[in-house]
Amino acid sequence: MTQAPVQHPSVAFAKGHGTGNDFVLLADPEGAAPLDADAVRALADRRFGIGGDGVIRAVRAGSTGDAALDAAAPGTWAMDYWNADGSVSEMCGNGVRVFVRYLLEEGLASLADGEVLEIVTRAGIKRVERRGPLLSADLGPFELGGDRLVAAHGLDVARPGLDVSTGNPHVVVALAGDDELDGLDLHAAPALDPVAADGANVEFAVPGLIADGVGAIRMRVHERGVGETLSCGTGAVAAAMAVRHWSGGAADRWIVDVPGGRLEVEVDERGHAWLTGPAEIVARGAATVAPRH
Ligand SMILES: N[C@@H](CCC[C@H](N)C(=O)O)C(=O)O
Repeated sequence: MTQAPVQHPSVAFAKGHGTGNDFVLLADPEGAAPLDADAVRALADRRFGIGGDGVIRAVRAGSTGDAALDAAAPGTWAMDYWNADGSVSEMCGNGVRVFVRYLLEEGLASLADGEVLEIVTRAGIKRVERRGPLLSADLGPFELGGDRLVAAHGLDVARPGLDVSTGNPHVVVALAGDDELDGLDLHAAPALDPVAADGANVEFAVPGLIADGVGAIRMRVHERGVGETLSCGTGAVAAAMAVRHWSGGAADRWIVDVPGGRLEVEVDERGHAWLTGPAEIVARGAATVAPRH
């Protein structure tokens, strides 16, 4: 006797990325379909699911089920961001830009060139501005913290790293040149001493030239809750702000080259860090992914 295949409910999704940092996006305006860790891991699985560095639910403030995301005027779009391993993060810089692209392409929001849309995240309200084909996010003020040692495969000895908060935690390590950066093996998470209580995203940055008030950086990242990714927006901001600090404030504009492309970071007159770059939706479909046990 043949068994009928199990039918899983189907959910509309989109797949998007910002410089190769990729996300599964779902719309849940009424807050009727909260995510959980198992569902996120299943959707983000690159072989058994759709695949992504993270999963993002678009939900309206007031119906999110999360106090931080509900802390905005009712109806404000909220970004419910999850890492691929099923953990939540406070913030995602590429994610918030891809999120706005998704809202625009789904007809859930509109934004003329130069206009700003407010999005509530677990790290507060972020403003996203349309700049021609690019989307630019005001990630707000950043905080430089203390030092900790960072050990990683491919580095001869542990190196000093600087804590930077962009709403989510980062540790930035400066490397001497491209050979050191390219020689890193980031399959395993870098070891931090002291250990970061909530974990941290770790950026390895090679500072380049500073000319005409614009600095250049090459960067690779190991993301908390994901692994090595092709890009990390808050990580690019953290790396740029650490290198700016080490340079004595030599520039307020930084070009950050990551394996997935190029991002720009700029500090405005209020000390807010803006992250600018491409954000694209590349696929849409119906997900019937079920958690695997
Ligand atoms: N890729 C994101 C950051 C995503 C969250 C991060 N892994 C964390 O746990 O804090 C970005 O573009 O900022």
